[in-house]
Amino acid sequence: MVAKAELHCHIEGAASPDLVLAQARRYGVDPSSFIRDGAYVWGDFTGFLAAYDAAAGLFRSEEDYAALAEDYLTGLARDGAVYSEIFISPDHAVKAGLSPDAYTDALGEGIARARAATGIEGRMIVTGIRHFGASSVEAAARFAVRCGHPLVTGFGMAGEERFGHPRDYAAAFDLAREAGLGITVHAGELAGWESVAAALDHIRPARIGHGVRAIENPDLVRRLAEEGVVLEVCPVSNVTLKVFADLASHPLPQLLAAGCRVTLNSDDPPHFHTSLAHEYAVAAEAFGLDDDALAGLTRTALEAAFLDEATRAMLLRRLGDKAVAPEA
Ligand SMILES: Nc1ncnc2[nH]cnc12
Ligand SMILES: [Zn+2]
Repeated sequence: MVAKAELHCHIEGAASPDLVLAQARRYGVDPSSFIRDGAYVWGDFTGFLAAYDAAAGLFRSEEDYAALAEDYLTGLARDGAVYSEIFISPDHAVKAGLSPDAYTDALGEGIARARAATGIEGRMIVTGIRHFGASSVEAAARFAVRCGHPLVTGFGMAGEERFGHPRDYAAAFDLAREAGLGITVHAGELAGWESVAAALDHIRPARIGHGVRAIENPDLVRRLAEEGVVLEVCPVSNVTLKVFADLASHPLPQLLAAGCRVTLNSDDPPHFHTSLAHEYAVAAEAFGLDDDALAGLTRTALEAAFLDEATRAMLLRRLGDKAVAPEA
């Protein structure tokens, strides 16, 4: 089994419908507007965000969040992952009635439980929500800077990419970068190549969430490759959200061939009927990547991880030992 690593997964988006149904029963909420027959129900990206928000609103206690993180990372480890970064959203926590500190501590507790049980390493990236506006994203950045949680190592931004302009958020990212946090930002998913170029110019990220519509502009692909900006590619998410019509038209192979640094990620796995293991299987079947190539994507993820160098070195050694681990 190929050792895996994930840099792009929204922890509220990783909650399975069954778990959310159990939370709905616990809190006496009718989830039938966004979960039917055991599956999330939405039509387009806006509908997806509404379902995402509704599910997130059913995680209201520290134990709810600790169990969610523990469950997700334990499952990843079972699928051969040695490392996981999760996007966390203080805005969603506050909407659900938790303080950002209690929320982050609870997720950190879940990560620690999964690590104790499986050895998987986990870190958290605090994200602002783009369509909540620049001041909200700046508040999230200030929280990320002051929270001091040892597993919070990055700052990012998700949400509606067609809202505002990257220049509106530059101050928030400058705050986070100057405090030593790793910088990633969603771009080039719902908006075109210009969105990626503007993100590079104004936010100066080490990594881009998705970035795949850069393929529309060969000069931009060259720039990404030359600058070594890592793409957190989520193939099944992109096809499910109709960013590309099907896997055959997904540009991951072309981006790799152009020298871009690419990683594999599940984004919001149950919403897109995927998992990190499925993303690796898709990369093998649809993109023709062999085990060595897949191990190379894992290596890129570990090299791009928002991690201290000692932990990075340990994980790269572990990857080297089990790049193509014997079948478990
Ligand atoms: N794929 C995605 N794009 C933007 N924001 C998100 N939040 C959760 N998943 C997202
Ligand atoms: Zn995402």
